[in-house]
Amino acid sequence: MLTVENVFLTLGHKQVLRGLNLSFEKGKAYGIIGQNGAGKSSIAYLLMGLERYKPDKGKIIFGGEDITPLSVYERAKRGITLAWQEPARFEGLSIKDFLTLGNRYSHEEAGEYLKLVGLDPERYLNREIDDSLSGGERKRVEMASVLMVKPEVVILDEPDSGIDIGSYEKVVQVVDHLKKNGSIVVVITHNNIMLKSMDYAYLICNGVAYREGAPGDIQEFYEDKCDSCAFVDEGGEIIEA
Ligand SMILES: Nc1ncnc2c1ncn2[C@@H]1O[C@H](COP(=O)(O)OP(=O)(O)OP(=O)(O)O)[C@@H](O)[C@H]1O
Repeated sequence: MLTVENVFLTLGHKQVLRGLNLSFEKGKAYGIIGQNGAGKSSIAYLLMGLERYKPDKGKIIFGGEDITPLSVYERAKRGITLAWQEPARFEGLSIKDFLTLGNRYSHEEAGEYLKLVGLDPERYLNREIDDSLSGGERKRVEMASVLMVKPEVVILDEPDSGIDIGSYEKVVQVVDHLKKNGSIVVVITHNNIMLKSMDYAYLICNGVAYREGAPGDIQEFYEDKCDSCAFVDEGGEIIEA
């Protein structure tokens, strides 16, 4: 179980999170939606423990332990991982070396994981990680590496962006695979199909979980009320009356 308890977070002069409460259980997938600037990516960095994203107030509890003061490294050791937008850090490595770096997998097994994310191992195992890979291909390589870690908690920040419509299904399959392994999966998404495949959803507005519940209900509320919300500007700021 992972919980965010009454978290307040300030970045620069802006109070980005204002009493945020979230709760995640093992083996379940959670969708996080909200308008631009609502605080979704900040939640991802807060869970990961990035230095600038330490709360002013409130706690993050994981498996009964207060992990609020722990660094990214210490959280990573506990199995909390974020699928970064791109595996740019490993520029220059082949995909097969990137995927087997620091773990016990063979290149053949790495190929099996590539298949799971929809990349043909014959074509991709020996490719270099460089600019010749498209954004969507990089994202899939990153997803394969996340699957191979068998994380306790995985945060996917817009896994559907840069991926064509026919491939959403692949991302959904990856999420299902992670759930079967018992991971907590947190997916930040703007995509209806992705959201509806989740077990539970949170709607973030102006740094709080404004609504939560069944993804279909949250999606409906979002489409009805948020697209034309008179109280929030394009940057997610509440417009004072
Ligand atoms: N370092 C910073 N200093 C000041 N404000 C910041 C800083 N970083 C982020 N913000 C603001 O915090 C708010 C939340 O940002 P965040 O990136 O979490 O939103 P988001 O919901 O992920 O948005 P998007 O959907 O556009 O990616 C935004 O208004 C953003 O401008």
